[in-house]
Amino acid sequence: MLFVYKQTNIPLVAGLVSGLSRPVFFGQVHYSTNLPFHLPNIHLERGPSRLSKINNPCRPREQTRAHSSSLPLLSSHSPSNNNRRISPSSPSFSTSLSSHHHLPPSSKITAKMVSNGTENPSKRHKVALIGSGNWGTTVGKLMAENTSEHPNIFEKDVQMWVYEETVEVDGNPQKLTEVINSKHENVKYLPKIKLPTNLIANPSLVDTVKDATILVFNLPHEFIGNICKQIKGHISPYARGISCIKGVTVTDDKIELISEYIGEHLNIYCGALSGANIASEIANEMWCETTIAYNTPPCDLHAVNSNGHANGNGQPVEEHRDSRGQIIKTPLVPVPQDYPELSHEALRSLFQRPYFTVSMVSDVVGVSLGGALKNIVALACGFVEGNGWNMTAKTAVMRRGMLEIIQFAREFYPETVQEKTLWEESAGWGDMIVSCTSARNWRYSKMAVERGVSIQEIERTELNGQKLQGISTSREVSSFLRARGVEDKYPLFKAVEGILDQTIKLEDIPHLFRKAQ
Ligand SMILES: NC(=O)c1ccc[n+]([C@@H]2O[C@H](COP(=O)([O-])OP(=O)(O)OC[C@H]3O[C@@H](n4cnc5c(N)ncnc54)[C@H](O)[C@@H]3O)[C@@H](O)[C@H]2O)c1
Ligand SMILES: O=P(O)(O)OC[C@H](O)CO
Repeated sequence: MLFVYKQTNIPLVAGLVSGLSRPVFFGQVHYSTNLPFHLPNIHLERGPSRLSKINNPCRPREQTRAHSSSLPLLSSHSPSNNNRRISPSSPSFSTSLSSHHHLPPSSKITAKMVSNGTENPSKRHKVALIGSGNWGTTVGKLMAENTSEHPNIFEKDVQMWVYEETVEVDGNPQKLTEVINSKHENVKYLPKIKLPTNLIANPSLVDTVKDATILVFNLPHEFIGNICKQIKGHISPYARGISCIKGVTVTDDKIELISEYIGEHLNIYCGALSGANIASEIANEMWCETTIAYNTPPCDLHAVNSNGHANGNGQPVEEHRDSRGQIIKTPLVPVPQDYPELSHEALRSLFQRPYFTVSMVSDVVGVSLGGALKNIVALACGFVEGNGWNMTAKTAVMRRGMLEIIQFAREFYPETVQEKTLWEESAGWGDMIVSCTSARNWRYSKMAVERGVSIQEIERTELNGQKLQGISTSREVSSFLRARGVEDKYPLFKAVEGILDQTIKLEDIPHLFRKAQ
């Protein structure tokens, strides 16, 4: 059954949405308004799942290793607690609205508690962060602030794995981990930002991830293979992941989203966080938005699902699929029910800050590809601007770049990608704009052209250990496209690789674009 409320004047709903300034999606409720004083269109779905029932993809933890990431079959931007349908009469309806929008304390609206098993869990999620660069440390800061504020969901301490190195402090060589833990500052990768004392630098990868139920991956993508090898067998079997990494992995002509790569190699489920996010701005608590794509595995839901079967206890649940739309065959190990449910709400409470607005979606492909491929476009914008061309040329590059990202997603992930993610979310056009106007790939590729040196040289001399993800992503994506004989369909991606290799001249870009019309 489909409920559609158009421009409803139900006071409850009006009150709840009056603070919204952008479209948000949650549950099966879609607010299509972006006007603070207008009422939303609300679409509520109910009734049998569009997914058929299969054997429970989650097995008790002692039975098996878990497997892989997944992607949605449900509507785009499906939901917090994405397999759950809610109706206006459902006890969860009012709570869902309020919990997603952090109603101010003055709100007169009272919401009923949802009976989802999270009210009195006996355990707390332990969060581990793998990576401590510019963005890694920033995300560590905001997560540690949140674990302190949500003691009902998370253990307070956040372990942060640091790739140990020696830094000079007050003229003395010291270990970076020791400096972070004594000064509460990452003097190398995020200087002058005070870090919470419950963000703990740890030089041991295995010790960092020990017993963690939430693993947050945040380091340059070229290191993820080695990281997965090192922690495999040392993580909790029911750990869940979030990848903040912008990149893809390409091996033997196969391309994989980083979240999928992590999922497959560690046999866990992993979602993705990406958006128009400049670490130094967020670390200074300047407001911005981000997008998190996460498909709560059905076996992790505590509540009774729409089919009337309890999840996570061995009864049938809806299937879980990967980014190619394939049913995941190797079962996941469910997160035990004595932990708070890892719903969209719980994840939002780990990442959202007053200065960091989180939009939860289910499109892992759109979020991941938007974040990875825009780095190639940002390099192109830097090249163009360094060459003396201006905003109009950059706009042409951005437009072409977005077309190629969409084309790439359609060509290689047609089963599950939701193109609206790229149009509407921070992880799409938002990230494209910020990356091509103020982020590192743009800034330093511009500098390389202006100085007449290679971008690798600039990375070595100017970035103090930080990495430009666009360089390797360009090579990886080009090699993947070439292996399939389709590189000419992607003239911008091809041009960037050619400029990096000095086989294509910058001035050829307009001609290459014209050929592709
Ligand atoms: N910096 C930003 O503003 C920003 C914003 C959003 C997303 N991102 C993405 O986040 C990811 C991480 O970026 P970042 O800015 O935190 O990193 P960064 O560019 O600061 O990279 C340096 C990090 O790599 C680590 N490192 C160096 N050698 C290593 C090795 N052999 N093994 C493991 N680690 C090693 C360093 O210790 C350091 O932590 C990237 O994919 C990036 O695209 C960055
Ligand atoms: O500084 P960059 O170029 O790595 O980009 C940072 C972020 O991805 C921008 O959203």
